[in-house]
Amino acid sequence: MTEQIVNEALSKVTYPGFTKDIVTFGFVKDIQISGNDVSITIDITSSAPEVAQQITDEAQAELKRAGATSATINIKAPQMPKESSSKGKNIAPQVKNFLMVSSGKGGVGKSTTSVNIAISLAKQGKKVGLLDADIYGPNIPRMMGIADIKPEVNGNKVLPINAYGIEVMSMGSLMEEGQSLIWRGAMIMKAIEQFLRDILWSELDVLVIDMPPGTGDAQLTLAQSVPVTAGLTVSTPQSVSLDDSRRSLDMFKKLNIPIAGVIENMSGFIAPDTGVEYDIFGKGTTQPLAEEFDTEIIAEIPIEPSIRTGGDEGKPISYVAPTSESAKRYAAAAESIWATIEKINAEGGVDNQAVQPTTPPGVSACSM
Ligand SMILES: Nc1ncnc2c1ncn2[C@@H]1O[C@H](COP(=O)(O)OP(=O)(O)OP(=O)(O)O)[C@@H](O)[C@H]1O
Repeated sequence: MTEQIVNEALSKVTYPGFTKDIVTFGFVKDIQISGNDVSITIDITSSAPEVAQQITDEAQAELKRAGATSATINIKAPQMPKESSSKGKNIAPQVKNFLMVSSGKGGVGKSTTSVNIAISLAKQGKKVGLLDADIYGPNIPRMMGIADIKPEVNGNKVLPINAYGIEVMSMGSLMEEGQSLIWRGAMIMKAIEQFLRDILWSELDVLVIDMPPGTGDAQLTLAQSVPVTAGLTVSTPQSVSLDDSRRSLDMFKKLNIPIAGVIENMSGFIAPDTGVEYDIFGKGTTQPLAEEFDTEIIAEIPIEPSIRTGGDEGKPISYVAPTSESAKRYAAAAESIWATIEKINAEGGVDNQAVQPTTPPGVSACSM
């Protein structure tokens, strides 16, 4: 065996969910050869045990096929956080991490992103919940194919609905179809609190929260009720959207929420017949904004007809077409988000003490 033979063998092992192999990704860190016995260290970004197992099995098979008598594979993976290291007020303590998905304005694909990121995280081995806190236009039930399902009520608690391997709750599942509510500030705050306190979420690794568009009472209430581990901004490349996105990123900063990145949605168009990617609104225009807030674009999601039909029909692309280009980009973004969450926890977690209301009980903030 030589290093070249080993590298050639390992370049046949693709990283689960991707088309690239582990050598091209640069995950192979150390190769030890003694005669025909090989020992390899592979450094991966996912903490999901099935990812490590699949790589180990395939690497061993390829090395043996290339002539190795024995192949030892040492996988180095980030540790799943056992408990969140976050501090401060938490009215849903069984949830270890909270990911706030936000956008400056409506219609940019925030719900679509929340659904596909939640599914991707679940496929990577995390226990995931998806809370549709977009009380003005709750469309997660339709996107998750559960529009006709009513949740089970247990005393004054409600059980989340299971779909595509994740726990889901939405105002849309609690209201009659076509019903609308006019939300006052106090009602929004109460609704957000109840979503966290009165929904029987399991012990979740992460709760993905699809926020209403903009930066208002719902965002502040969420940040005050639970320590939000990270925030994700969804943006489109048009400049108007960018101004709105700046507000969304600035809100994270003001609420002391670490930023997990920006997803540039409707970034180019992939022609379904040729697979060629076209630039429409100016792909990559979000980059300077990301840099301004010391973060990065963790995915450029193209306009793809199957993303829209998947949403309309309740068949999310990340679940029904996992090998599509968009599903792979959502998966890579989910890995990046999880790496950020682990880093935040390793560095001591977040603390929402600083954003708690400062007015004494019974005194309105307006009178201060
Ligand atoms: N990349 C994409 N390609 C094709 N269609 C998309 C894409 N992203 C979103 N859409 C479609 O655009 C519409 C708006 O998306 P979505 O509901 O996710 O936006 P939103 O930001 O959550 O909106 P709102 O703030 O109104 O809730 C939906 O019909 C969705 O299927």
